Amino acid sequence: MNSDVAISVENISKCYKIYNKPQDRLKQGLFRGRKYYREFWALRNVSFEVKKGETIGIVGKNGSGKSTLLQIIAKTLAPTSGNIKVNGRVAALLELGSGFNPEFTGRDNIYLNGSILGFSQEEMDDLYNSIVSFADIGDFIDQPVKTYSSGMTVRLAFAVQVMVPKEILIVDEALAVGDELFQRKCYAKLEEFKQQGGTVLFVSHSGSTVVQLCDRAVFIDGGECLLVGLSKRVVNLYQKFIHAPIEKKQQLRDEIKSILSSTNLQSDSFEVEGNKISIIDQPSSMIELEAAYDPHFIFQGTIYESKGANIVSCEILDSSAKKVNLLVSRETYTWTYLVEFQKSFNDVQFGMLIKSESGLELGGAVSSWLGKGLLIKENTLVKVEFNFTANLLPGSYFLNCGVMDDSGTYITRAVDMYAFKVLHREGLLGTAIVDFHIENKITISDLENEINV
Ligand SMILES: Nc1ncnc2c1ncn2[C@@H]1O[C@H](COP(=O)(O)OP(=O)(O)OP(=O)(O)O)[C@@H](O)[C@H]1O
Repeated sequence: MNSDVAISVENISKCYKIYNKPQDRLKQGLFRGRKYYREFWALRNVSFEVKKGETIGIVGKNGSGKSTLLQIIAKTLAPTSGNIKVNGRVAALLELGSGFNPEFTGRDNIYLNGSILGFSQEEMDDLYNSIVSFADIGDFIDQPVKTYSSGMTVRLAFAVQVMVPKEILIVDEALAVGDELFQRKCYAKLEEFKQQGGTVLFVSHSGSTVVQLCDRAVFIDGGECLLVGLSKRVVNLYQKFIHAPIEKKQQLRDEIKSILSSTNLQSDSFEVEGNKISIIDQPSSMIELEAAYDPHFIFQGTIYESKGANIVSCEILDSSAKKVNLLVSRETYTWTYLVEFQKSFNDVQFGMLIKSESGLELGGAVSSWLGKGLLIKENTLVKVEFNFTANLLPGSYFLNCGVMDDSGTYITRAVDMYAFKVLHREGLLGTAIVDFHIENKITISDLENEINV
């Protein structure tokens, strides 16, 4: 292995044997000629290299094989086939605390973990205070681990792994538990390790965290490595893939995969500097997504009790009045709903609100302010329309509607009634949720000339 390579993953595959009944496992041990299990391939022929000092992110949806891959690299799980070469000491933030003996105190477990990692008693004596101070669990350090909360166990296990000397750190973000301050401390430690030249392998569902922390990223889907490249570009394609309508997913997957198969997998092809960046440029054939309606992407919202009016239907229409729930960023749409009034009301206001997946209220509007509303008579049907521009970055969003009376209370209200996705749009460079149409201009100057890029 090249001396500047920290990890080399060559054609790794992992097959799990799935037994339908526990007896089948026993039978398999006794009768080797027959097969009592079915095979499940969690990884298939995954290959990539990580250079020393690089931070690599692994992205992929739930069950795509990320943790399996990390466990194989950390050597806590054996691959079915393929080769892993690791150049340097590894500390892994995986299944934190699983190596602890619950009957032993925190102090004893620090030494126990240290010896598993190959450190002597004297080396652990030197590290002990920094581990205890990072874990910050107070007097519990002298109590048996079985008396710890799960958060305290993870903090102690995390502290051991981040404080021992190592060249490679493997982090599964799903395990980044603890309060915000502890998480901040963990990220700061990760940054410090990177700056000191450490190599990091990092799994996350969060595209923005991967872009922020990682030089390059590996996109895994269904146990296959679809793409390796600069983190921003890989994350863009990953997000485009997960938010693509079902009927276009396979085509997009094939296109993304063809980028990888059309490039040489040797590590030299993935230099961050130089013209080799172009290996993950999208081919010009990459499909352009259009607004559409996905009948599978429907969310059962909540309709609140009616006080004399009912919301009877709602939908998003595109500019040609076609019903859609897959929207293209920056295009204009109409959110429309019908309200049947059984009673008469003075000063009625109609409202809309867009929320993020986590429930964050992103923006909305009312048809008028209190005191300037409409008089609506009983037995009327009202069509409400709000035009809006999808100034949102790719992701899933929810629409709400509400009708208020002259006291500002809801006559009827429908929460999360309509789910929609915003699809990726070529050239979009925004991050986070809201697309502020931010433009950039980078000016590179030397002492004599000014060149605009
Ligand atoms: N011990 C096991 N036996 C059988 N199948 C397993 C086992 N461990 C994992 N799998 C399966 O292998 C696949 C990959 O699992 P893995 O945990 O690596 O995915 P992941 O990408 O890390 O998912 P997540 O993001 O949800 O953590 C999944 O379909 C999972 O059900």
